[in-house]
Amino acid sequence: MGSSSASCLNPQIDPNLVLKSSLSASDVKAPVRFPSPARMGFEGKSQPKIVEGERGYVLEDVPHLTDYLPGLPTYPNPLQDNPAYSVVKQYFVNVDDTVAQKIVVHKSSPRGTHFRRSGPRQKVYFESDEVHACIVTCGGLCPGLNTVIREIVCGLHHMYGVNRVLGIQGGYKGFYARNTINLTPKSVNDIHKRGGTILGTSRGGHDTAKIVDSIEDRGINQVYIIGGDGTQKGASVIYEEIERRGLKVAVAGIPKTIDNDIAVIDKSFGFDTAVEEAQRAINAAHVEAESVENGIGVVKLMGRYSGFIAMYATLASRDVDCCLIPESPFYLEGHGGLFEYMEKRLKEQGHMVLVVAEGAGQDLIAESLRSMSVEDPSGNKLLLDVGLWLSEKIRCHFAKKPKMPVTLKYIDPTYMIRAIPSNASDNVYCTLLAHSAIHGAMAGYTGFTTGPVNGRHAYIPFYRITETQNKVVITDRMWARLLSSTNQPSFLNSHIIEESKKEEESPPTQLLDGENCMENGVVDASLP
Ligand SMILES: Nc1ncnc2c1ncn2[C@@H]1O[C@H](COP(=O)(O)OP(=O)(O)OP(=O)(O)O)[C@@H](O)[C@H]1O
Ligand SMILES: O=P(O)(O)OC[C@H]1O[C@](O)(CO)[C@@H](O)[C@@H]1O
Ligand SMILES: [Mg+2]
Repeated sequence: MGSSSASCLNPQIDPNLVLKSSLSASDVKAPVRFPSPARMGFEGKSQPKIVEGERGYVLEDVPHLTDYLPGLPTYPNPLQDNPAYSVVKQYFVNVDDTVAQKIVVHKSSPRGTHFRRSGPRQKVYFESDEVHACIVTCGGLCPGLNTVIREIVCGLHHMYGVNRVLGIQGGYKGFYARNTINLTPKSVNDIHKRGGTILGTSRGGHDTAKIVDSIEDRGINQVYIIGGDGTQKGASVIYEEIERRGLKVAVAGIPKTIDNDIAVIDKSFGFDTAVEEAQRAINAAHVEAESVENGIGVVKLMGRYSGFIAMYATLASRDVDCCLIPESPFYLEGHGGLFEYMEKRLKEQGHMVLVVAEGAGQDLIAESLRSMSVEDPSGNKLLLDVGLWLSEKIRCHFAKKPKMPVTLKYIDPTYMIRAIPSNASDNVYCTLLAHSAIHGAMAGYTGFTTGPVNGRHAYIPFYRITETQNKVVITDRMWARLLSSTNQPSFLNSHIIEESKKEEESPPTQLLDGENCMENGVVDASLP
């Protein structure tokens, strides 16, 4: 049944690329692994796997089991005999397919960075009854976690005939400190209708050696890790330890962040659901505000370092008069400040709604309260409550203006938003993510995160996901759209605009509908 792959040709080269390449020999130069400037500060030890081609083509490839276990046997993909898939034309992804990171280019632009396209391969590196998979969820909750768990279990079973899937309870520390549960298509059948994660989650407690010991002891050979930037950093060091020990274990990350702060991918699952649910809170704030004279509704939304939920919820609602996000500094008093704008708005329409992302204005709060030094068990800064602080500041300001008495209602729906099940579009998205991860692991890829890049799902090396955070670009068109939709002040002076432009060397995601193009002749700074 098994056929020997020729991966021993060169352990550093993806066997598929070498054996089945449709790129001409001149297209593909010898793959190399070396540190790029983008990896400076990255804790991991393994090197990027870069393949260079003609006209500035660069493939930032993901590791493969045969990189360190040459000569692993391959097997025909069982999907070719699956009645649902065998009729699909071109169901198997061409092994050379890659996805471009930048799709707006100029005539003379280099071809730029690409990622390996995700999807089923003709050959797999695991037999069905050999697979012993596990799933773990880490970090904060997010709508869609249960859908991803369900789809990994059902996808492994229905597409690849895998029957052994273990749920690790309570996040990373669950590998060595908690129980596990067997997951079957039957046991996960309805879980997508529930919020949260049936496996539980946690912050902190990442002990790499103990986690890999547990993987080894239990005979697990596929590890599916669902979580945010911290989780993906943890997944990266797990992969490195597995490689160091020479284990045939595929590590696949599925990016989770309600804040949409994960770089490279178009957007994260649960984000659409969060924006939709935020509408209910904004609507309530609007109803309250317009029912009284000089009513003010303040809504706090999630977004520790990235204000995407606040920005999209504001744009979608049209009831919001001002949106404050971490990326855009603001000030309260004086000309061009928030209070001046609020007074004007109240005079014009008699009420107003303000949306504030949780990470906004932290510098201002720290000035007037205590310094920000408290951290959660994962090392994330615990933020001060900007909603309460801002509401109090607004009340105090208008108390000094007896001719303008205001009524303020503060709504904090953050945990209510995070705890709901995912909506229809996120559910479909979760299925694609789960399937991409499964196909990648079965095909022997490892040390990767999967997600859509310009609408096409791809396998992305961990370091690309963890080295930067996705943020709202305040010099991009989307933020300009918001400013012109709310008519709020930009609170920006020319110095801040220049600084912001300088900081934004990496391209925004497609979600931003922004300047995702490559300047003439300018190659991505992260490439060697
Ligand atoms: N640099 C790191 N190396 C190894 N493990 C890490 C690292 N950073 C975080 N982790 C682990 O990853 C897990 C989740 O991290 P964290 O609490 O920061 O959530 P997250 O994945 O970033 O999700 P969220 O978007 O909810 O913040 C924790 O168990 C934490 O110990
Ligand atoms: O209170 P917890 O569970 O630590 O999570 C809060 C954080 O999680 C996030 O939702 C990210 O998952 C942030 O927006 C928020 O600050
Ligand atoms: Mg995080």
